[in-house]
Amino acid sequence: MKAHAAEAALDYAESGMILGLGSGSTAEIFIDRLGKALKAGLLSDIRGVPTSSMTERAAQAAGVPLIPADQASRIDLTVDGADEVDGRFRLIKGGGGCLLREKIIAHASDRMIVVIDETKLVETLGAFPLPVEVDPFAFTITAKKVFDALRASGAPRADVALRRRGDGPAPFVTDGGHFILDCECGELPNPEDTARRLAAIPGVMEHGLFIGLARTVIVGEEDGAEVLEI
Ligand SMILES: O=C[C@H](O)[C@H](O)[C@H](O)COP(=O)(O)O
Repeated sequence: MKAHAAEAALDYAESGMILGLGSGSTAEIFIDRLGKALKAGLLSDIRGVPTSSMTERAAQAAGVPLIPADQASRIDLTVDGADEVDGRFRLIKGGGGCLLREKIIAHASDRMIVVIDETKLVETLGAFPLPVEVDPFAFTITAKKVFDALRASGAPRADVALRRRGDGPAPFVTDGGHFILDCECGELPNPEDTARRLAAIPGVMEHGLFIGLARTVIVGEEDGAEVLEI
């Protein structure tokens, strides 16, 4: 299903484009197919801006030329995955811990296409634990503020847990040197309000609610892909 979505997204890539390359397994399938299209001569003069070190490695392996993010003056199109998508194309992202860089690139792009399998479509966001990227400095204070913000925005619960690296005790550290708080919230009654409250906390580098960024969602199904637009 993920491959069907990723392959359908290739139709939106055009020669000469600067592409934001999202992170995660679905985005990596897109990168693989993009590399194949470049090798086959179906596309040319594409340059990718990776949103994580994992994506950078995937793009190098696929033969997709890259430019460092700080040298990209514009981004035509970003293709990225998501952990949850609701009917208004509000997203939860960050399951892989790449949300800050993903949001910087999505926000800078003329267009964002989200590629998901059909299990990611939800009526209400919140079953997937909301990732919040925080500065390690005084992160327990930030975690308490995150708890308060989630409860104040009406989340039925707020179990805030520091993400660990694998099964060990060491914290997971993002490419930017930050920690991730995974927040089990239950269904979020007002994601915009949640996003505003989280963004107002000084130690929060970014949160995994992506609102107003995606205009196209490609949903991979068993036998193809459906393109949804708003
Ligand atoms: O931090 C990770 C990203 O937001 C991913 O795009 C998201 O977790 C979806 O990943 P996948 O395509 O592997 O389900």
